[in-house]
Amino acid sequence: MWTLGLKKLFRMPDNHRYSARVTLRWLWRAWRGNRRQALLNAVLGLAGVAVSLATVWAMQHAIDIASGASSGSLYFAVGFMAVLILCDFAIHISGVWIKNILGIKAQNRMQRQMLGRLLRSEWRGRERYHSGDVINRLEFDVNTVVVFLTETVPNTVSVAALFAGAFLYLLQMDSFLAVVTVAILPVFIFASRFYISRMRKFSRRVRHSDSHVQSMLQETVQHRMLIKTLECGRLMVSRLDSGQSTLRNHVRRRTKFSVYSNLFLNSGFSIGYLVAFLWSAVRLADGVITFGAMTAFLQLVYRIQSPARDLTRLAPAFVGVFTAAERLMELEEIPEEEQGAPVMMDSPCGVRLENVTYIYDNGSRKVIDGLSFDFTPGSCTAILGETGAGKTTLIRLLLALVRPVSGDISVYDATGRTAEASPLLRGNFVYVPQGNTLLSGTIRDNLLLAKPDATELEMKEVLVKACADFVMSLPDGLDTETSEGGGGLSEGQAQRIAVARALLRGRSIMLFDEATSALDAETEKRLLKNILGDNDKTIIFITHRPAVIGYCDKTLKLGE
Ligand SMILES: Nc1ncnc2c1ncn2[C@@H]1O[C@H](COP(=O)(O)OP(=O)(O)OP(=O)(O)O)[C@@H](O)[C@H]1O
Repeated sequence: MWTLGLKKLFRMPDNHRYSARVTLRWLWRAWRGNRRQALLNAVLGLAGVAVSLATVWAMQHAIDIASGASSGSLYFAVGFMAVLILCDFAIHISGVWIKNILGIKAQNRMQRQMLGRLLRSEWRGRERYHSGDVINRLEFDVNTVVVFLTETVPNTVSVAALFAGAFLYLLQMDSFLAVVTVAILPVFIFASRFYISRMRKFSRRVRHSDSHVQSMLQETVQHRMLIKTLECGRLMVSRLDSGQSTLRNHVRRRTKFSVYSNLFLNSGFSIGYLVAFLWSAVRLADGVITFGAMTAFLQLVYRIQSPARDLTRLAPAFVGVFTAAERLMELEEIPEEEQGAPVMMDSPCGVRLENVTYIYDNGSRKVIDGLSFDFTPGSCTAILGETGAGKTTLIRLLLALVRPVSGDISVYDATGRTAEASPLLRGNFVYVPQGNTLLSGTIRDNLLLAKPDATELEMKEVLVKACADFVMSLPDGLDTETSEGGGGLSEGQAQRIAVARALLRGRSIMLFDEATSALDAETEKRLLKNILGDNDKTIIFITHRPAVIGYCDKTLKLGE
């Protein structure tokens, strides 16, 4: 029943991908991970409500004693008020602590979960979302969801409790006044459907343009050297300006709508307050109520109206969280890869392709068409082919990053064990992709990615084998810092460290995609000799270099 009400309230325009029920279920699951913080906030909020209502009573009591309307100790009454003020301080400080310390923890946790999910998802050949957009979602949408679950929801509970408490208190003092104070609410509830559906549209547009701006910023910073050499800095800045101007436009329209809605609502509340003031002033003048009661009236009217106003202020947060949740759900839409314990074959092992065909999701061309080939255990194969012939695609198939449309790929070892290529078999491979693939950090950090428990000696050995012993003569040796993309090293140096990293991982099947392209002939020769010295490895090179082909015992020519 209540979900039906919410569904109506949050009815989505046609362009929304998820129904309210699906989004609420997703938020409910996310809430379970943040329960502790949400409950603490709710308890604090309710304690705040109790203190607030007790303060109204204490003040009325103190004024009535001072004006002689009732008897008792004025000092005691004021002392009680002081205790309540101290309680209010304590609640406020605890709230700030929970918000900042537990808040960042909850946000970090959700970010970790989302990133882990992204890393476990299937690779679809082409990334569906720009990396800037993904980062924007992981940062801002995660924050919106966590703040909503841990702060907005508990706040709503305490604000609603304050509203109900103050309303009941006023109702038993003066029912007419209580009703006048909330007269605007039915209008508000009626208008809220229209408000929410409009705000959702604005909100989605703002978040979309914000992601677009972040993607542009990230790409420009990442490729600033290229931009400098193309001398297109001004063009990039003007493109950014155009993206930002769209964002500003959407923000302006959302703000205009929000300001007008608030104006409408606040006028209603203000009229309610004026009527309440006039009503209680007339009754005070007629001697029907005491001065203390009038003060209590006005305080209660304020305490009813301020939560009602807060609830309206929380409305954009409710709208915003739906947009944020949708954007995170989109990231989770990409199916997860097969999960489980890695399946390790005995070394050396081979890979057999039988009549394999592959077409990318978004294409119609058979990039690999009925290919059969056996990369036998301990062999060394050179994969050749013109550019675009499907060499990298074949590597992706071997690594089970993509699945064949038809045909079989299986990994087998000398004991006769065979298994269909899958993410669980990826542990039998080591892959050196094209280009510079070092991450920021030190050379040691990069090597440890392949084997976290590698010893200093093991690292030095693979560096020698990969002809990267120049590392030892650098002033900081293994602790030399590399910036993003191996900055600070030459292409050839970075390439050799990447090969060393692959050797350190030491798996049965080694895939090298143009991994020696930046090396001089002499270094390449030494490197190949070292790599091929290992007889229990199955080696696959993608290459155009005659030297490499000369060292291989088989060739596979694609695109013929
Ligand atoms: N992610 C993708 N989505 C759709 N098509 C793709 C994708 N990656 C590659 N292709 C297409 O598949 C074909 C083979 O690409 P692939 O990268 O495997 O070629 P390649 O032989 O490695 O080329 P090169 O020698 O230039 O690196 C190309 O026509 C390319 O346009």
